[in-house]
Amino acid sequence: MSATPQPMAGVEMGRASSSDSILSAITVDNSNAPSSSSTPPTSIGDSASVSSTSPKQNARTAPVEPSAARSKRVRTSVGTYNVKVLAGTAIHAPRKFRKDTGDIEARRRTISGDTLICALASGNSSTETVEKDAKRLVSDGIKALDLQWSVKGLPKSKSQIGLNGTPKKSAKQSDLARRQSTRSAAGEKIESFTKKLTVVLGKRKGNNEDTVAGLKKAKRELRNLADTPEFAKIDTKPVVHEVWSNGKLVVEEPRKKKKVEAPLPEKVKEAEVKPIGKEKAGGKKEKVWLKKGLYAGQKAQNFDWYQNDTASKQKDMENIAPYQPNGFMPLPMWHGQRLLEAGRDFKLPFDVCSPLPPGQPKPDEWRKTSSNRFIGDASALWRKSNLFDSFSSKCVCTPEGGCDEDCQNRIMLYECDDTNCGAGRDHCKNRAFADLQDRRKLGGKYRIGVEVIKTADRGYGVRSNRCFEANQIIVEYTGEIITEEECDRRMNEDYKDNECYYLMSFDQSMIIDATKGSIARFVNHSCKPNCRMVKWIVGGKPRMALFAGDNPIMTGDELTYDYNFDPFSAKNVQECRCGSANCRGVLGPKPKDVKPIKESVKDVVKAGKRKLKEILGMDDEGDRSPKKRKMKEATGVKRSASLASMKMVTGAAKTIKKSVSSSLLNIQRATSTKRVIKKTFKATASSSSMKTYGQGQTKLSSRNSSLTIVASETSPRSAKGKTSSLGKKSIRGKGSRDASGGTIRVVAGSDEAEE
Ligand SMILES: C[S@@+](CC[C@H](N)C(=O)[O-])C[C@H]1O[C@@H](n2cnc3c(N)ncnc32)[C@H](O)[C@@H]1O
Repeated sequence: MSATPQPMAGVEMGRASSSDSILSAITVDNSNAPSSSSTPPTSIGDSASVSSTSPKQNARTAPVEPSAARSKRVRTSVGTYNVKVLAGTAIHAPRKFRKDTGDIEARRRTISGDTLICALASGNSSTETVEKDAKRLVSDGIKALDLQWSVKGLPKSKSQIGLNGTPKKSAKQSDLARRQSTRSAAGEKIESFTKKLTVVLGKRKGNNEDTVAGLKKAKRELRNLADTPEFAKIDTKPVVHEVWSNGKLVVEEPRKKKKVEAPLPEKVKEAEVKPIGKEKAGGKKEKVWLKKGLYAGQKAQNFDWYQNDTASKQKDMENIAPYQPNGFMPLPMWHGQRLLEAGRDFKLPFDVCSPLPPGQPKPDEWRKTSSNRFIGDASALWRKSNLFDSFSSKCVCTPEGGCDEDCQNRIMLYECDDTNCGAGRDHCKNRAFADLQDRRKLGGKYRIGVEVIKTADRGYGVRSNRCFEANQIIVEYTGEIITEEECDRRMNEDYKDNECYYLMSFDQSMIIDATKGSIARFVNHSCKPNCRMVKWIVGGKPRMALFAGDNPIMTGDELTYDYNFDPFSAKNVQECRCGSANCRGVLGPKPKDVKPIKESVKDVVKAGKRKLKEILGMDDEGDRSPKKRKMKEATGVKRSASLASMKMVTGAAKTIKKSVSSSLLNIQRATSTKRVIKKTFKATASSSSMKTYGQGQTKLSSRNSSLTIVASETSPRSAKGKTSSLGKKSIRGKGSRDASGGTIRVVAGSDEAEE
């Protein structure tokens, strides 16, 4: 028989300190049938009332002799939940159920809500019974309220304490203990039941462990209650704030709870927290989106154009915003960002300007000059020129007209200036050389517009790196202006070892030597040229420049003009590699232009017959070599040009000069006839020819460019590789070198009519 620590009837709190095991340690006194130890009272007073003493109870709890039969009646039933007690209606139950019939005092206490202490204090019932009931009820209350109390800790009754302060041992204590021990089997069943209940309730996790622990021991009704907000002490009613304002009671709107924002992704946090912008003076951080808002929400870190950026800049860009790509229709704004961030200098489209990249093969360095320089007697010779002295053109153009194609200066290939222009600087359009000078002053390869290129089979050449309008001046052919004598000297002395000569007949029996000159010396010949080499009188001095042809020139086009040279001998003819469809095959005269010239001057040129045959590639036997050429008679302007060319070749300069002179006079006298004059003049002016540079050559009357073969030199490109049959001694002297297999070098030349 186990000893019970408290000799109280029906209740023993073996492990009251542990809330989890309160019920498991309870043994129920089933002698009190109507009540149950597990019935939760609403209060201690109510419990007292429910379990108030009654005659039956008193009789039952009165000390009686224990009988063997009764002691063997072990109640196995478990105390059930008393709904009536829970609802507080137990006192209205029929008397037979209340067991307190006639107990007015108990009823009064119940109604008045008397306390257990009062009941204990009253002496209406036996002390033992009262104490026993009180203990039991208190224990029930503790259990129901799930308090961490122990019945042992409660103050003991007077009867128990005794007047002398020593615990008063009940007479029936040993008997009760024995009876309780006999009921231990029922207690164990209860314990197992509560354990099951604990297991079931244990599955319901709650925030409050104590609550859960308490619920484990609660019964179903109580567990249902536990689900209610009231049990959880959750106030669902909004808190109404009433305040007095100006003497009125004002009900404030219930304050809204602050929204708990969802945790942001790490990248967003970084982007917002990390200050990208500079900190302002006041300590405030600059808003990120002020700077970066344009690209907010877009991926920025995977673009190639950030690869070359610094690491800090890349990181800065990554922090713009988290990656939220719009895969369906990505925004086109990244192009703008690329321009902003990666950036590049403004570039014109290719067909506007396209200079060659650096690293191009360059010709040997040469001394460049941007303007002509008279050498030796050349200047004096020029001043002696009749044309220079006698002719001073002055156009009669108006500002409205602006020196267009009808300007007499233009027709005469005189450039307007402040002394000879009627239209004025602002309106004059006949100042090509002045425009070119302005362009050069501004500088830049786009404005200059030409650059040297290495051709496949023609040496160096010149190409444009910008566009040019039709007839627009491109580049001036400049060099040293020398006399024929000086040219001979240079050929024999200075350039005797050179392979290439840049000599061009220029004016007044003078020659431009572009060995020291401009880039124009590299311009190659073409049978279908896109440019012209034209001599103009600018400020009273002859100047030569390359002009665009009748069609505009596009960027990247190689610039060419027709040398139209007169080799005077087939031996000097050089193979042409211009590649045009109408290529004549040789750097020689235009075959179709030669025939009419031959016819027109046959009686004038007697000594030149043999040379003409050579030009045509015919030997004395009448064979044509090296190429069979078809001669066609030229008509119209071409015929005039051919005539002029032939005249240049044959030395019939005087006739041409007369023609030009008369034209000039006509222009000066009457502008009404300038159309006809222009036609005539243009025919002569646009003509060009090639001639052998020699002592006995005829001086030409027009200012048009011609190419003069001045030397043969060793070159793998030589078509003939033979000595030129130049009339001049110095050139003949070079013949010995030419014999070694040189090539014919061509020098552009221009002749002024002068006998
Ligand atoms: C005034 S230079 C021109 C620049 C030259 N290409 C150079 O590299 O210095 C004239 C020479 O260029 C070559 N040339 C020019 N045009 C040519 C063409 N269409 N075919 C063959 N050779 C040409 C000839 O050798 C000619 O004697």
